[in-house]
Amino acid sequence: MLHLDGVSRHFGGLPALDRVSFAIPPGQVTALIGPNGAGKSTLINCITGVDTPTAGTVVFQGRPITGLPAHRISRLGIARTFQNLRLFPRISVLENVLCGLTREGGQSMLMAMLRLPYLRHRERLLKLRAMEALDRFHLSDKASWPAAILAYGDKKRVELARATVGNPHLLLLDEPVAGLNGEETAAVGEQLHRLRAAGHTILLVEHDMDLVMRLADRVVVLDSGRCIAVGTPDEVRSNPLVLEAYLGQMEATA
Ligand SMILES: Nc1ncnc2c1ncn2[C@@H]1O[C@H](COP(=O)(O)OP(=O)(O)OP(=O)(O)O)[C@@H](O)[C@H]1O
Repeated sequence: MLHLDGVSRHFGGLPALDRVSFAIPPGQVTALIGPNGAGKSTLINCITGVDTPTAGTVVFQGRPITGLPAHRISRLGIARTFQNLRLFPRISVLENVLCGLTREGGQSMLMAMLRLPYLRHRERLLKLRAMEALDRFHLSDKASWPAAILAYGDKKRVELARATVGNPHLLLLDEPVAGLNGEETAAVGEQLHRLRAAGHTILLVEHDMDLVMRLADRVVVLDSGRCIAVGTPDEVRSNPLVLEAYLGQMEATA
């Protein structure tokens, strides 16, 4: 599905990513873990076109996408959530989710102004799909609320609804349960299990190890921008390099 080959990203000479290579197979959950500052968000940004690698290539479904702008990469069917929420605060929850369908709503300004009957029909269908996505995340009763007034946990779920509504080929989730309480984490975890069962291809960046170990088919570990391990959750859990990387972080913060 997605291949990274020698991807590097330097900031002012310092490597946030250092020749990272791994593949994301279709229909699986690949978790990307690592201590704070390991380069996980930078890697997601380099895949989605928010940032550009200094070196290396990103190939999606056989097509090089390195350096393409974010909107073109999104149109190819790669969707993401953001670690720091990126909802439009003043528009409704439903409209926020509709933004996840822009790749299918393509229409010229003139056609939109004419509001041809078939466009109205299409708009109704898109709204229906957005409502279904909200329903999956138990948010349909808040569809007309402005996004700004939602509780944090609800905002996280709106991001997930927006990222999944277009049935992307690849879904990148940047810390989907960060900041959620136990009950909310369990609810989102359950949703992610359902997405996995439905055959979605997911790259999951997450610090919640319980969630990662239960959900992931494979785990990729980054440390200081380098890929130090790839394997099943059990293999990674007992890998001395991984234990050392996390121990190093604990010592640094002690
Ligand atoms: N725009 C930037 N300019 C300079 N340095 C940056 C920039 N973005 C990231 N970095 C640095 O790159 C390194 C990797 O950061 P990144 O946010 O990708 O790590 P992370 O693994 O996602 O961390 P966390 O788990 O804390 O979110 C860090 O040292 C960070 O300070």
